[in-house]
Amino acid sequence: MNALTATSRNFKNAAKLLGLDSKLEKSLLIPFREIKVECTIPKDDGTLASFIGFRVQHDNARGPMKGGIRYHPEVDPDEVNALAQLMTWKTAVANVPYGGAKGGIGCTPGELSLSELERLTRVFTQKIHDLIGIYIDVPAPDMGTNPQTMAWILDEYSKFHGYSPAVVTGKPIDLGGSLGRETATGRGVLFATQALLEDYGKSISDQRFIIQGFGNVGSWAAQLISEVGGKVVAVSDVSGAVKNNKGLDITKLVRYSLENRGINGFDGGEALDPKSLLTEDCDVLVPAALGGVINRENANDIRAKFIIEAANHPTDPEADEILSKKGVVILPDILANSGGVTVSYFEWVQNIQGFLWDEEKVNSELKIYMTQGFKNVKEMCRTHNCDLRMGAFTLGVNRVARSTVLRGWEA
Ligand SMILES: NC(=O)C1=CN([C@@H]2O[C@H](COP(=O)(O)OP(=O)(O)OC[C@H]3O[C@@H](n4cnc5c(N)ncnc54)[C@H](OP(=O)(O)O)[C@@H]3O)[C@@H](O)[C@H]2O)C=CC1
Ligand SMILES: O=C(O)CCC(=O)C(=O)O
Repeated sequence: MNALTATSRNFKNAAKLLGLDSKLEKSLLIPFREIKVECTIPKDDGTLASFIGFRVQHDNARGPMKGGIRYHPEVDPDEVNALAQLMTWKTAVANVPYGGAKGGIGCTPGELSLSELERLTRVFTQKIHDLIGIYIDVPAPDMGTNPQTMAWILDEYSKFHGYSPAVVTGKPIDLGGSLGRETATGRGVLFATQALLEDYGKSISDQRFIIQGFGNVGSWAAQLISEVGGKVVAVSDVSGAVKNNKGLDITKLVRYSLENRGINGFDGGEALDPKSLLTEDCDVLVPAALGGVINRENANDIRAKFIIEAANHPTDPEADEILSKKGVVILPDILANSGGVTVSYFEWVQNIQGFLWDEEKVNSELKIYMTQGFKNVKEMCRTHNCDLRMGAFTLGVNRVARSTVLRGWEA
């Protein structure tokens, strides 16, 4: 199912549970602004290459719009729109004072040199600099982008507006990035998983995990889960998948993956077909890569009892129905991966205050936010007699709706 149709369906179901006014419902669904720009750069060999960049600014009722920028060949306007909408509900669930946005450029970062990536990022920033800003829209990294990408955006933006570290988060520490931001999404996944398992009388150390994706989110989630005794029995990335029923040595796997640009060939387990990873035997499945990977084609074959959505929209609504009938418990993306944007908020606050937090403060505050988020979602589940996804959506949508009404949306 198309990502936008899926996300909008979840939103509409939440609006129904909340009994939202139909005009307000429509207004909350339509994005505030959709930007599409053409970015042409000279390649290293002197030829020209053109790319399409997007930034969808979905909603700003609760504060400046916030969300990552993705570099991936499958970036398309509907997906960016869905991801921007998810950011609106996610920042509200996390209770950070932001709205939602997302951006992306349709490109294959692995096929571009570092200087080509820099030129592309600078041209994209030149095209959107007037529409982003510290109190307007604050980008961050997502798939295919990283602190270096944020450093280039910061530098290009600052040429037009003066030095502005708070215009992006997820920056390198030397440019005002926050300690703990690199690990934040994975650490948030750990805290959210701990809260969920505790609710079911279980602990991470009793559970066998499978993780799809071994980039920023997947590799940090794997490291932190295994540090507290969780057994990670299989992981995958684009290059391949590896399985070890006794538990993979994640420290060795991270080192191998950095040295070999992927996990393919790692000898601490047996190679696995990445397509079968999601349906392998485990207790907890953690999709941490692309959207839509759990769908009606494979939902019936999923053997995990818990799914922690570290990726954005990995499960489509048809799969949700199938999995719910099977009794699989899903911790939804807008709660499970909200650790990233929560520490982005801490970074923005530190930049505005000009005062640095130590890493212990960042991590302990993150735990407070994630645990509170889980409690608030559970409370909505009890109020509306619904599952965790609808608990999270009703929590987020209700907070955004209240701010919208207070600000006077009827003009
Ligand atoms: N970064 C953040 O702070 C946040 C990220 N997210 C979400 O988490 C997910 C991952 O993002 P992030 O870790 O930052 O991105 P990265 O680019 O750092 O990593 C993505 C990972 O997914 C792998 N991957 C891509 N396609 C597939 C596939 N078809 N099968 C298996 N693995 C695949 C990549 O493999 P390879 O390296 O081989 O290409 C890589 O290991 C995304 O959905 C993102 O939106 C959510 C909240 C915050
Ligand atoms: O850190 C941020 O601002 C946004 C992270 C993001 O893109 C996401 O949560 O999907």
